Amino acid sequence: MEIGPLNNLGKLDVSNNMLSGKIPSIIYSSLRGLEKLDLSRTNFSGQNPRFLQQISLKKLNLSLNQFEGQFPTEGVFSNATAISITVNKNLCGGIPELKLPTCPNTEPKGRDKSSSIKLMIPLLSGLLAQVLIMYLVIIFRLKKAKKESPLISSPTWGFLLRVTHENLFSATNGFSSANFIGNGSFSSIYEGVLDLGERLVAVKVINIDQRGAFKSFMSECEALRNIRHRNH
Ligand SMILES: Nc1ncnc2c1ncn2[C@@H]1O[C@H](COP(=O)(O)OP(=O)(O)OP(=O)(O)O)[C@@H](O)[C@H]1O
Repeated sequence: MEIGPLNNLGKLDVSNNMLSGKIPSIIYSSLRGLEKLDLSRTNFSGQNPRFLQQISLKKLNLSLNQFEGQFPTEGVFSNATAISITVNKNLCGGIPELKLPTCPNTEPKGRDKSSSIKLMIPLLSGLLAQVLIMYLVIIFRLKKAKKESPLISSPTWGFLLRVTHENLFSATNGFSSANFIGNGSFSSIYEGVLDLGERLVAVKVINIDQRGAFKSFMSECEALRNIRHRNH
């Protein structure tokens, strides 16, 4: 059967007919002006054709047919009062007002999503706990190191002596041979007196031109950080 374009046809009622198969696409191609479509009790089957979303339908009766699968949600399908779908086997999805069951093919997707979220929560909280523990350990170690630092908190070593070259020069009588104590690999040691005779010190003059002198000086500073010497 062939039907030409019937764009002005507003209402089509083919209910109570023994039609079968899928809804013919002719409705979309030739009946674009259709507002009311009654396909009830016609024995149509298959998936609901999505093209019915595209035409300006205001009423759609699909009751008592054999439709199945995912129900569309747009166009006339977005209005629960405009459609009738009673007694159709295995319809699912659609707008929530229709209270159709969730479609089985979309369910695993949702389940996957929610189960991956459920997996993420303990993972993230574990990570957060680890970061927190590491942070606390670092803070604890820093505090401990600060306490153990002899230069800062020791009661007998609670200061750093600030002296100028001039102070040392006069303390050692201009680095005189009379004050000379001895030589090391990279330095010469002089005895000196600071603070108007109150403090006896050993002054180490490093020969920075000598190769390795700076490295030796740095490792000596490092060692001095950890030991105490009555002359230092
Ligand atoms: N604080 C000090 N009080 C008294 N004498 C010191 C003091 N420091 C060094 N001396 C004397 O100066 C000498 C040279 O010391 P220095 O520290 O320059 O070299 P070293 O450590 O003995 O040798 P190297 O530089 O090869 O390691 C020492 O042998 C020591 O006799």
